[in-house]
Amino acid sequence: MTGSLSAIDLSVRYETPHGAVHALRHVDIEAHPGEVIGIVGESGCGKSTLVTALANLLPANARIDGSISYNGVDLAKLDAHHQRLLRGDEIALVSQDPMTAFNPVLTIGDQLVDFQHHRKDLGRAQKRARIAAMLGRVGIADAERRMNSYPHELSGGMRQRVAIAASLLTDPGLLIADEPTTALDVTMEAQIIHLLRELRRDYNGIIIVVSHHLGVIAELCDRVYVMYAGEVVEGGEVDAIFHDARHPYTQALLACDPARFHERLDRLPTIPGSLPNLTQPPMGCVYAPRCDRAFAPCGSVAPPLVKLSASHVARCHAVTP
Ligand SMILES: Nc1ncnc2c1ncn2[C@@H]1O[C@H](COP(=O)(O)OP(=O)(O)OP(=O)(O)O)[C@@H](O)[C@H]1O
Repeated sequence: MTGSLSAIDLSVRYETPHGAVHALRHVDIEAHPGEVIGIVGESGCGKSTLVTALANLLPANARIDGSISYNGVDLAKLDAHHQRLLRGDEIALVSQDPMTAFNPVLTIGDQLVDFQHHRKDLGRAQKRARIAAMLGRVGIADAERRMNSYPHELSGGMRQRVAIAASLLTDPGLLIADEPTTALDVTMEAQIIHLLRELRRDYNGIIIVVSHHLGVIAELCDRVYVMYAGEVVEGGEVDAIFHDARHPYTQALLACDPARFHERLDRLPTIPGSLPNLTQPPMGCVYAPRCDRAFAPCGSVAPPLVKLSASHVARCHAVTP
């Protein structure tokens, strides 16, 4: 089954002994079958919170407001049983550290058989044949032998390939890859990006890729949401974001991206300042304290979402349509 996904006015706060952390505030996003969506922003801006909410896997101290719907169904209105079914079979999350996806004491083959529990029509031998084919598809050579390996016997890059294979075996309509290349070296990163590009060709569900690396987003995605301090500050087609960024934060991120520099720099430029304290988010624009274009209303009035084209939006007082 494939369907569209939307989050409307989605806010998430984490209750902690030091007060509530407002990790996500009034976020609207949408994704349609066949699209690859990128979520980008610096560490702590709420990327993982957003995708964990979409996958319905938030921790117990999280409180959620707003709505998420998938294939026309409001996830909050599903009972626990159906939420679990959706999470396991329809929505798959590939995490930054693929080791966490596997049980260290079971072979890869045995675990991948379990990932197909929804395929009641298949016997064990058929499931193993499907695994071998899927491992081949994600570029694991000698798949039959690899099925007898334990997770620690595989390299980081191979584990990430197996994690992607495991997710695809569940036939998900929504595949979320949360920083899929962060734990890998540059060569492995390039290979996993190549693999995801190949997969997108014959996958007709939605892929969401989270990264703080603009190069990864540019290579893979159709549309991008740029996040800052729990908000989506700009969104649009990948070309609009990379060639006509309008929000000062997006412009600063692009200016800091090492991939744009052809020479090796001893010190990368950084955006001066730091993220605001999310237990007390600023009253006005969240980026105002770091913004070199801030003027009178920015410190006190939350900016509107300015529509720049059918799909390009930016949340900024200084941006005009
Ligand atoms: N379980 C939790 N309890 C309390 N605060 C949390 C919890 N999980 C995340 N946070 C806080 O929520 C904010 C957003 O975190 P989140 O992990 O979503 O950001 P991120 O952009 O994915 O960061 P990174 O790139 O470092 O993974 C941060 O301030 C973080 O410290």
